[in-house]
Amino acid sequence: MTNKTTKRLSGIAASPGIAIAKAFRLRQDHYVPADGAIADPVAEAERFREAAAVAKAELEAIRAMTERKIGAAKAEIFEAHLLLLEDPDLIDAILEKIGQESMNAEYALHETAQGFIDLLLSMDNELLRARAADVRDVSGRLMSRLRGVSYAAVSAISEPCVLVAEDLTPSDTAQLNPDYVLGFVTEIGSRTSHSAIMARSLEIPAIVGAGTEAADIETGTMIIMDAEQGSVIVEPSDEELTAYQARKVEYDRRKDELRKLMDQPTVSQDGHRVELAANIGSVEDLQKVLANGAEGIGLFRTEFLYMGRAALPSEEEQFHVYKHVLERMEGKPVVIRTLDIGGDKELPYMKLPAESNPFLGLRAIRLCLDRQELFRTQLRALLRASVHGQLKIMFPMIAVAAELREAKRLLREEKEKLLREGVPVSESIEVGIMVEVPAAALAADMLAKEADFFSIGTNDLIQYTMAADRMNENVAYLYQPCHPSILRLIRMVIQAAAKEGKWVGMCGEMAGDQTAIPVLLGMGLHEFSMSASSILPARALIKRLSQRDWAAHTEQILSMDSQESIHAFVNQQTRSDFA
Ligand SMILES: C=C(OP(=O)(O)O)C(=O)O
Ligand SMILES: [Mg+2]
Repeated sequence: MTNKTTKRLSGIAASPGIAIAKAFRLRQDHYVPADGAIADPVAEAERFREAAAVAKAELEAIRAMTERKIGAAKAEIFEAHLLLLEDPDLIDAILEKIGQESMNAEYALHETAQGFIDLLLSMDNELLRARAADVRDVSGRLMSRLRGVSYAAVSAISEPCVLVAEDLTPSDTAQLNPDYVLGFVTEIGSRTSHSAIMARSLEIPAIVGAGTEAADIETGTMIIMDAEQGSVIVEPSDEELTAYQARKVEYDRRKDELRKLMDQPTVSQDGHRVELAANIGSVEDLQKVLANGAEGIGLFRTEFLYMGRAALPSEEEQFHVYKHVLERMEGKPVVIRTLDIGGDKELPYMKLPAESNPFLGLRAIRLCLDRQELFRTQLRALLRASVHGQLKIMFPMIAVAAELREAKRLLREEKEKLLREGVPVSESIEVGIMVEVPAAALAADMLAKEADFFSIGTNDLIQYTMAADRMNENVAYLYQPCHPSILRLIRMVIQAAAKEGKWVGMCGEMAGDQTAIPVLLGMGLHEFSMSASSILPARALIKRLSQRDWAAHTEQILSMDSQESIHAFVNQQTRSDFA
């Protein structure tokens, strides 16, 4: 029976897991200082500088701690905070208000920081809007130093709890002690906010964006947070508590089981080996890739290097990023995809002409072959990095062989130039293509003669085959990875590659889909590339499957007339296999 006071909230499941504990309510300070004039602006400016120096020392300590706890990549956020503390637009503006307007330091800080925050929040760019949280964090820290009060209290938590807050700043999150903070719930935030990203690195369950109702949760209130579903149960009934305790035991047991598979190869029950790789969008993702036992990177979406900034990244900058990824992967295969811009991914600073149908327009390889200098810069950076690991270069959106030939010609030219300049380049770089345009799948036999490998991009292949925009909810019913039309294309691609002795991977979302994996394994897919968190569950599944049996099911599956029948078949078959 449900307790009368039980309340249920829902939010965004930002980091998976289940936590059951009493709440600890973090009351954040929304201190607004008064606009009082001061008599001695010089002494006031000095007081501000001292507060900034203490804040700097605190941030340096937090950066070092974060580096130890979750790695250098995550600690970079505090580098950004330290830079803010030295940013003349912020600091000089505050000192000017103190010096010229005799404004007290607290009010000068409040006024200037708020102006910054409002400006960032008004930007039509998610990354810039997210920077507002950094300014809020740094100015909050400075304000506490000026007032001589402690800045947030998360590091002082010393009993197991679920932390409840309006929002958590990156520095709050970095200071959480996972021994005590079993999970956190915030009123605002998104899956991509820094606190959500850090929660995933720390493996703390997190639910963000739970709404203002979470503000009523007081310290000491019993909470169940189910960060699988994104639900929070406040004051659960005894029955719910018992049920969730059992679920948590099962969840933890499964997590431990999966962890044991970390360093194991991916081998089916009948001894067939495949590779499970990870998709990444930046170096930030590497920590998770390594923590989840990836056997390589199957897709590095390099376009994110070009986005959220004011100008193109230089060859040097790109070289360092690619080199870093190759080195961190320590000789494991790393497939880096050349720029895939266009469609839904825009680069405002490139001022590309508006198109009436961008997904069918000058996108990806088409744009790169049109803007050859842009492409050549990336190819040079890749070639230079190639000696630092096992690089494979992949071209996106290839529709016809002529595009692949032209891209390979440019790559060859840049390689020859580099060698003439005495720059070393690896001699064993494989050059492959994404198969994501139906024309490429249908002519895979021809392309297989000229590409070293294929990686099937089902996200686009499905949208182009079904003529259904991958982002349009109204046609989402057509977005069917296991529809026979898609499976037939996939099989054609695998068979065509096999005839030429080439390997085939898949880097669309379908590769990590538990219902699709048995079918793909049976068809002979060699590499499955997915988000890092899907790797261990996929490895666990494949270890229980017989590749031979699923290969024998392929014809029957391909003769079925709907995704529903194929799903039903796979579910029933795996249930009986595992019984
Ligand atoms: C992996 C793919 O590329 P993206 O999602 O980046 O378009 C795909 O299309 O399946
Ligand atoms: Mg794609």
